[in-house]
Amino acid sequence: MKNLLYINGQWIGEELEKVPVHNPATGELVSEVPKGGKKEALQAVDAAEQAFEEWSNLTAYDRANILKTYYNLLIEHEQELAELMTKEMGKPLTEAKGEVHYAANYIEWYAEQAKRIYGETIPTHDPNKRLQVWKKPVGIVAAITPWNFPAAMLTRKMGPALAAGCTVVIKPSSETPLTAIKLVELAEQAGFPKGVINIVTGSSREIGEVFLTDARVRKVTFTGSTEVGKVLMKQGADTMKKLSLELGGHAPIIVLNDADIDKAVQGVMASKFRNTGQTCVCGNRVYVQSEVYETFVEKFTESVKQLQVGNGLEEGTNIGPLINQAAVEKVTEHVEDAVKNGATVVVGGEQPAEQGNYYLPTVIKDANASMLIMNEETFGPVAPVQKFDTVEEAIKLANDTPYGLAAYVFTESVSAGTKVVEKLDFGIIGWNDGAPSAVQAPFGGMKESGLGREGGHQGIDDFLEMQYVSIGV
Ligand SMILES: NC(=O)C1=CN([C@@H]2O[C@H](COP(=O)(O)OP(=O)(O)OC[C@H]3O[C@@H](n4cnc5c(N)ncnc54)[C@H](O)[C@@H]3O)[C@@H](O)[C@H]2O)C=CC1
Ligand SMILES: O=C(O)[C@H](O)CS(=O)(=O)O
Repeated sequence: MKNLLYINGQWIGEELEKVPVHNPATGELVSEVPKGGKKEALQAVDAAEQAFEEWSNLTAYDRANILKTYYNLLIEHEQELAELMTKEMGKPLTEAKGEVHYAANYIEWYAEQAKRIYGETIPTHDPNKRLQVWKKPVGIVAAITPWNFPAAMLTRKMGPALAAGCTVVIKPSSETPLTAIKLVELAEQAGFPKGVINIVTGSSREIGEVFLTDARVRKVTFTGSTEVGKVLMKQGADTMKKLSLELGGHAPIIVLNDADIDKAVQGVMASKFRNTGQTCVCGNRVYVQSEVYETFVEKFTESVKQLQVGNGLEEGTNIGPLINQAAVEKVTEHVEDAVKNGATVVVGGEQPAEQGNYYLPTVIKDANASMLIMNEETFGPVAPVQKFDTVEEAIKLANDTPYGLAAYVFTESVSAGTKVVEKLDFGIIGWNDGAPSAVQAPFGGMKESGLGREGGHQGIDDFLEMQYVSIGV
């Protein structure tokens, strides 16, 4: 591991102050990375600018071939990448390996999409004119990524950007820079020309300031909290940055009377406890219709009791540590507030004895809309369950949030499911499915959960400019 900045094909930054990376399971120092700032961010943009002409002039097939080589390298380095991820952010190794494949699949999928960036001809109104739509890469792209999926959130941006012919400057989360640096190291091995991909670790504010205000950067793609998304939106306004914002979520899960309860329990487990509840699409609040409420709570609790808490590197661990102590404090606050406002902890509800940022997988019943946990994103392994009577009541409860990323509904009735889905204001819906994310599908939110879509054929559009060409003949 070089653990340095990669700018214009050079590994630099040895002389800079260092930023430590700690293992959230043990508190141990994993490694250190350079604290880059404004100067290094400008160097990265300079490099991306110099590389743009050559990279964008390659044929789509040339770019696709390098992306496919990169895909193969990511797969070959599955174990090394997965262990890095688990050490710097805690997710169980099996999930980390799954993320490596998820991340690699974005590269593979967009390698093919590079060859399907089509223009259009438009029927003319004038015999002396021919009307066409041409597509071209948007230019230099800045990618700012979160800690919870340090590989997939980066390749979900690099894949379409590079396929479209853009060059990239990257700022990973300071919590998880090592996975991002390793991804860039493998990109260098894959043969991307110098300056096409650049990474700067360090001061979010200084690096962000350059990425958001330098007019040469034409697009910023960000995944992270809604709060920071709003900051970046304002910062990019003066240079009219194209923005893709994948922001926070507060996903409702609705279980109807006619649901297959075992399927619903399985789906809620998948949605709620993946990545120890630290995904933006995790179910954050569970609404269960009255006739099946007690049965659901009983079966769901039995499944939660099977979850193993521990260091993500240990065999059999399902629930790792939270990313930091602040995250533990937020989860604790949500549970204590729920109990104070009338809820009952059925299982969990506290930190385990062992050291580290752990919190026991928790089920809370008899939740209500007054509780923090039913209004704020918890980002932890706690599932509050609230009873409802009518479907209209459930839809109203589900939509009563500024967020609009993911929502879930469990019912065996096509009619009932259709009527619920079409009334839900969320960009991603899991219908009898607790893990809907897929590289070939558009991922993104409505309302304050973001702008744009990443993944799927839609996901490359935001890295392209459309040119209407009217040709006099
Ligand atoms: N919608 C989605 O796909 C996802 C949303 N999220 C949301 O992000 C949050 C958790 O991830 P975090 O990394 O803690 O989010 P965060 O918003 O604190 O940080 C995200 C990235 O932005 C950087 N950043 C922070 N302030 C910045 C600034 N002023 N200028 C430039 N960069 C800045 C951070 O260093 C990091 O690289 C949760 O709210 C979660 O819901 C996380 C992952 C996916
Ligand atoms: O960062 C996240 O939470 C991811 O977008 C969730 S997913 O793509 O792995 O479902």
